[in-house]
Amino acid sequence: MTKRVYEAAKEYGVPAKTVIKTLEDHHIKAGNFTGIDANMKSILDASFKKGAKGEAQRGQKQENKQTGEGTSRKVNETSRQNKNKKQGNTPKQNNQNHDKKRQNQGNAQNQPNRAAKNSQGQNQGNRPQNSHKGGNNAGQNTQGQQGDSKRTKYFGHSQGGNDGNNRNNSKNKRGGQNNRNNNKNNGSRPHTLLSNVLNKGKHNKNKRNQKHQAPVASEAPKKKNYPTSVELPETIIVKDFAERLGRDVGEVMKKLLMGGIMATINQELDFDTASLIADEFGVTVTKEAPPEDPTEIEEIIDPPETLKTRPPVVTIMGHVDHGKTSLLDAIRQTNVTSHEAGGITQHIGAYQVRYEGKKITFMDTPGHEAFTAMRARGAQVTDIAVLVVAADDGVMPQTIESINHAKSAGVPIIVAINKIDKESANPEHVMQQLTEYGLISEDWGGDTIMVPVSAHKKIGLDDLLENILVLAEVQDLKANPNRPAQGVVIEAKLDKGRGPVASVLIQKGTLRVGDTIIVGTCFGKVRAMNNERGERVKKAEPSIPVEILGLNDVPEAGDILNVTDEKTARSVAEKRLEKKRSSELHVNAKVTLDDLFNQIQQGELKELPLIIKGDVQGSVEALSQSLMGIKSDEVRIAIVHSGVGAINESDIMLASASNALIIGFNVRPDAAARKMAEHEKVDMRMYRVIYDAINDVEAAIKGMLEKKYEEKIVGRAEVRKVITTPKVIVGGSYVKEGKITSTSKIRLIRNGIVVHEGEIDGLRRFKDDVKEVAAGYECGITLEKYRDIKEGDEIEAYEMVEVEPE
Ligand SMILES: Nc1nc2c(ncn2[C@@H]2O[C@H](COP(=O)(O)OP(=O)(O)OP(=O)(O)O)[C@@H](O)[C@H]2O)c(=O)[nH]1
Repeated sequence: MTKRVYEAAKEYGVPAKTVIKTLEDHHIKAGNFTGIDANMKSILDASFKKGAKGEAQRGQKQENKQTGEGTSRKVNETSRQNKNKKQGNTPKQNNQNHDKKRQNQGNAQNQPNRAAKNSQGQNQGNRPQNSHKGGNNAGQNTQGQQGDSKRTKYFGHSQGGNDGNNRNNSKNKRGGQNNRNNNKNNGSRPHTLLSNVLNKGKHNKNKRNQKHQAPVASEAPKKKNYPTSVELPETIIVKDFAERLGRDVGEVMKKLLMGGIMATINQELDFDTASLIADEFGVTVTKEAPPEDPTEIEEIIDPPETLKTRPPVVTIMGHVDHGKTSLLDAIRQTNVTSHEAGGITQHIGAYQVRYEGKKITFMDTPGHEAFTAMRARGAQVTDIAVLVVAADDGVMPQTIESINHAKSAGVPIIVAINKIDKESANPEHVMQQLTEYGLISEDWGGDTIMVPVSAHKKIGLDDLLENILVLAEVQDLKANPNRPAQGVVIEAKLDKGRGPVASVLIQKGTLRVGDTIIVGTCFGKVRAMNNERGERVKKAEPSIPVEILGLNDVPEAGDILNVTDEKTARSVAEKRLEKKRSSELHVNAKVTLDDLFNQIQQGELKELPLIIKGDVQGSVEALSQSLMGIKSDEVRIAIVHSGVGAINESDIMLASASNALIIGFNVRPDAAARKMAEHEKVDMRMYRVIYDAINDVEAAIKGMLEKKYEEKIVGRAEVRKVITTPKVIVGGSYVKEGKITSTSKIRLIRNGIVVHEGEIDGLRRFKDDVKEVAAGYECGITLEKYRDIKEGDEIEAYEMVEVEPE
């Protein structure tokens, strides 16, 4: 596909104007939407590709003279530098980045004071705090989470060219007006801070007037006085956009058409597209500050000097029966000293141990399910995942799930090879198996810490704890304890005697008895706090789990706790409730195959995460490889997890947390997964032919997915007894859901795997042929040309319904 100028500019990392200017220097006239031919490409490659800096810089310098874009370029460059840094930046490293940024910006020539001030605003915005809504750990820039991108979107910031650290910018939404504008100019769009400032100075002394410029055109129809700069929101419909530019809608639509965008008058344009079109009209654009969100609690920015080292928070994951609970118990028994263990240990969702004078917080619910469920709600508490693998059993399906869940959350893994006391233990084999999943032991030249342990014999526990502390130190986990507290609910319940009880892990600040708190949609005053030994405590610092009493209602796991004043707590909680009620109607937009193209077009989706489940390893591999082979300029396919077997709740949770689409090949979701997928609005697509799956994904990316028919499940029956007659095999079945009709198409499912797809041959109740059997009744089912029916099989009846075109 021929690239257009603005797309090429993005690729070269220079403003579109620079590209246009360079082409002009070669006597080629071009606009933002001009297609790049081979000749133009060779000129641009020579100018902007690596090793051809001279000309690019020359072009840039000329450009700077006219538009002052030099400043923006520097900002963008720094932004790229930051982006390129591993996501695992420590707050310290981040600060270094900010310093670098300051330096860069300080060096920018001819920078007016205002711009310089803005730059600082931006630096401030970059401090390593996370949005409370994000619920990320204090100072945890180490974990670029999917949840973040959702929030970034929520606040209405373009993600173009931003990632990692820069995401945090967008969260510091109350960092002041300058800060806001800067954040928004970070993307690789052809408008710049400096040019905006200059333009504003020239044309619009009063910034407020800009917002309402449209009437200018209508008031003076004869001599049109078009605005030269406007403020635009994150998205705007064509009609309003035209109004702000003071132009006819027709003119705007024409320009859009020239850019290859067929838009209707009410179509939404994203900021980048609107900027490009405005540019075509010679109008400079700045981004309008998003409206304050009444459901947000003001984010507190912690200066780096206030940050103190905090204990790591560890979650234990692994396959069923590999010894997660035993390991948690062994660690607790050995490291909670007897004088501390005054009371009986209580289950409050997490506990702390002390090792060599340092503390480690362990999440008390082992397994990746709780971890991912919390992440799906936007909260992440885990700093380190300990992956338990039984030395006698090796890597199993949930081991792989755990690895993928931790990786998807960006949480580093320590492997505990358990049960080494067993004779059949083969730790080397486990190490070997783990290499297939990218976990290579330090002993073998990799960077994954692997510790042989025995929970039973208490072997290797010291080694494990020591390594957790080492990894924590590398991560440089810090938080400011001297500020109003922020935390995450890890468990909550309604206690008969005590009322709502919530276990909270404090992430920043210190929570004290008497503090007024808001927790999700609940609020109250901390009446009392208990630690995991059931002892009353007066305060809780970062990484400390406490059980709190005093809330007006039971919050949900993953809800964020903030300390605030009573009035704010009450009103924000009310607003959140309202919002929750209305958003329950349309649960947050998840990626769906039908809407894929739209999301790609709107720049909301740069990566398409997929979860692939199949009946056998071979088909999973073939499907994964073929899907990875789909080429697209706009979107990169990433396989978050793949495995053999039915689609289960864990898959849905991971899909929800990582905004992934599930592709099933010859498998079906189990009942619980189906329910959860419905609730979480996760799109699952089932296929029997690999080619169809590839075709659909490819077509969806290109916006050509044909959706004429949709499958509708009409009922499900369970085969309870198989009756063999000389002629036929009858599945004596019980209809569990919906109804089974004699004309339904059916699928025969065994352990979540589709073993046959076809039609019903006969449907009987007692001796009579019947047309349909409803839920709650028994019936005899024979299948057309298929005899291999077994007890426990599920018969899923479906029909294909025509879908009305939208
Ligand atoms: N020999 C030996 N057995 C162990 C060890 N650790 C755990 N086991 C045994 O392995 C079995 C499973 O242990 P659990 O701790 O319940 O495993 P889990 O991973 O928590 O299991 P789920 O909670 O079901 O996922 C139990 O019978 C334990 O006694 C060990 O170090 N050595």
